[in-house]
Amino acid sequence: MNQSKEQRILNFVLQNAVRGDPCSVVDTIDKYCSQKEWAMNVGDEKGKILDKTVQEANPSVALELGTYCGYSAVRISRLLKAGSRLLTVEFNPEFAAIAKQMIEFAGVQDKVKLLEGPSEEIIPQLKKKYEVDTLDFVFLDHWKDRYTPDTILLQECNLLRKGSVLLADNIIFPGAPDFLNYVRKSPHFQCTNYPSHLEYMQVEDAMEKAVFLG
Ligand SMILES: COCc1ccccc1-c1cc(O)c2[nH]cnc(=O)c2c1
Ligand SMILES: [Mg+2]
Repeated sequence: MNQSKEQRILNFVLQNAVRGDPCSVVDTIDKYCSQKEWAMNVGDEKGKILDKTVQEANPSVALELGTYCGYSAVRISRLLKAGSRLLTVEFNPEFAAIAKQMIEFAGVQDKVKLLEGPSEEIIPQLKKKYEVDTLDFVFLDHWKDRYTPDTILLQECNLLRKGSVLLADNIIFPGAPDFLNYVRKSPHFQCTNYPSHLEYMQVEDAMEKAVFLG
């Protein structure tokens, strides 16, 4: 049974990155995916926008929708202050299994909780089952057609507070036009666009920050 691309990425990290060093894990994934096989990690260019947004928000509780191999979970959690945590949601069991190993190798498992399942099922469980009050930061990087319904669901579940920061990947490619429409038209969000490029490519992409106004 030949290996998946995600297993090859993990193996490359296990053999080439420094155990317990999140930066080396992030850099090693970028090296593999820019030189050997493209993969849908947020990448370093958009990753720098993610870093700045996370540092500005300085979240105690962060949520990521779309873990994939764990690249952005490692990238985000390396910036979290002591006692802060990241909850990351992955629907695909194969991806979740890879991400779990990636997170453990990076040494950030005490800050990151990986939740396997559909976001629409997990979001309503965050308060009672995962002891979340409100979310300080949310990174949307899963199915583009879930961005809007999940943003609405977060509000319905009272998981956002005045100042909660949402950051969405892939605004241009593959694109999330209904999400852009929704947050930019809503009086409850203050939006900022960050032009960038698709990971590891010279294709236009962008990220959108949407701050909840209450
Ligand atoms: C499976 O398509 C991969 C792909 C192919 C071409 C262009 C973009 C993408 C892409 C890029 C991303 O950053 C993504 N982030 C999250 N969920 C995605 O499905 C996703 C897809
Ligand atoms: Mg993405």
